[in-house]
Amino acid sequence: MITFDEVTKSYPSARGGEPTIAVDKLSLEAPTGKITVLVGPSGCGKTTSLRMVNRMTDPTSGTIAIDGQDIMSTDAATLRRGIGYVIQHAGLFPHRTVVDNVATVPLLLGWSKDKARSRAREVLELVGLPGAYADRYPAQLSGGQQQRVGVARALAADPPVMLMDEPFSAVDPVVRDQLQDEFLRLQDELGKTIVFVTHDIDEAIKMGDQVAVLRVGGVLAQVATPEYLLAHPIDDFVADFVGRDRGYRSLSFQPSPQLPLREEVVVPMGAEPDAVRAATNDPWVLVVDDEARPQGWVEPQRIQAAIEPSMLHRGGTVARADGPLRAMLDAALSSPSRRGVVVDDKGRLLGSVRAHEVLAAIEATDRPEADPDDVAPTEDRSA
Ligand SMILES: Nc1ncnc2c1ncn2[C@@H]1O[C@H](COP(=O)(O)OP(=O)(O)OP(=O)(O)O)[C@@H](O)[C@H]1O
Repeated sequence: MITFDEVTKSYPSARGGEPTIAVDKLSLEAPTGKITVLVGPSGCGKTTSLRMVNRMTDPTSGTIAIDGQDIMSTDAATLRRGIGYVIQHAGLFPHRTVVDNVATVPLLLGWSKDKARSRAREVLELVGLPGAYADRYPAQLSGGQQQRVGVARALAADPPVMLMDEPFSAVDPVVRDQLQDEFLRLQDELGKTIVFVTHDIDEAIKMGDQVAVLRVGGVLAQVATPEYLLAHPIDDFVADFVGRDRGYRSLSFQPSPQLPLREEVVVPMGAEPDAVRAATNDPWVLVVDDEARPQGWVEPQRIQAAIEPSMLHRGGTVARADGPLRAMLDAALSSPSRRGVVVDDKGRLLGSVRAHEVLAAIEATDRPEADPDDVAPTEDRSA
């Protein structure tokens, strides 16, 4: 666990004016094996808070401890070797190969070159960069690949603690999404204690086991689980920051328990028009393959020949029965029949839902204070 206790950082003014308070009496616990995200507008002290953990900068007052030990009791270089650090644009050494970049900390720790390089190849594999990339130079990689190398370098010596400063911000949204997913999968296995800085609330909500929202002036506004933050922003600043669409965002966390599914009339691929029209009076009918997996919709009154893939209206996402309510709502709203298709974990049809049914389920579950299963806040603090 990383503990910030009343940590303040102020920078003296260059011209003898008021000092800048970058971080103001920050008290926060980053639990072991979890991701704690620091989020907030530009200049709110996120990076400064992070850099105090590995002593890139020292607090003006207050203490930071890792597993109860004050970080000031360890010399800065030793402390840093035990903490993985990932920054935006990866910060790789341009004149070293990928494998040597990743081997940096193991070498500093005194490992032999062979052992350090073989470990480096192992972690590169772990972050999805197989052998062929190891001997390239950073400039020969895409932005997303460079970020993977950055993550691999931070993981190389297997530190229990990782600090990540906007690690995925410099890549396009699709690659970012992919890197986030892969990192979360990796973290499931590795269980590092992570402090993660971002200015992007969506990233914070996706990545964080807990999210700390900071306001300019370096004051902690609220720290809570993402679910709790979305449901109960402590004040207008946090509410504005997490966004007006927070109700919709919060659906990502709500599983769809016992949502009654309607039976959906289906026709097989290859069905003849008469058979399709005999099956239903509905303007839309769902077509399935021979394993009952939904393929798309057709309009019975319009088809002139046996159903083939080119006739299918494929609009509409399908939702997994064990997925979140947000996916159910998306499925209902995006379906041409307005019936959202719900499938099992093998993609086989279970039934359908309508948007109003999903909304009723939301109404029933979107009452965190009344719901005994609600995740309690980790902590609330007002400024
Ligand atoms: N070395 C420094 N000297 C003087 N002021 C500094 C220094 N480093 C940071 N600051 C100031 O401290 C405040 C917090 O900066 P910090 O970089 O921690 O914010 P941030 O939330 O990470 O911002 P961003 O999202 O823009 O990176 C800012 O007002 C910044 O100008």
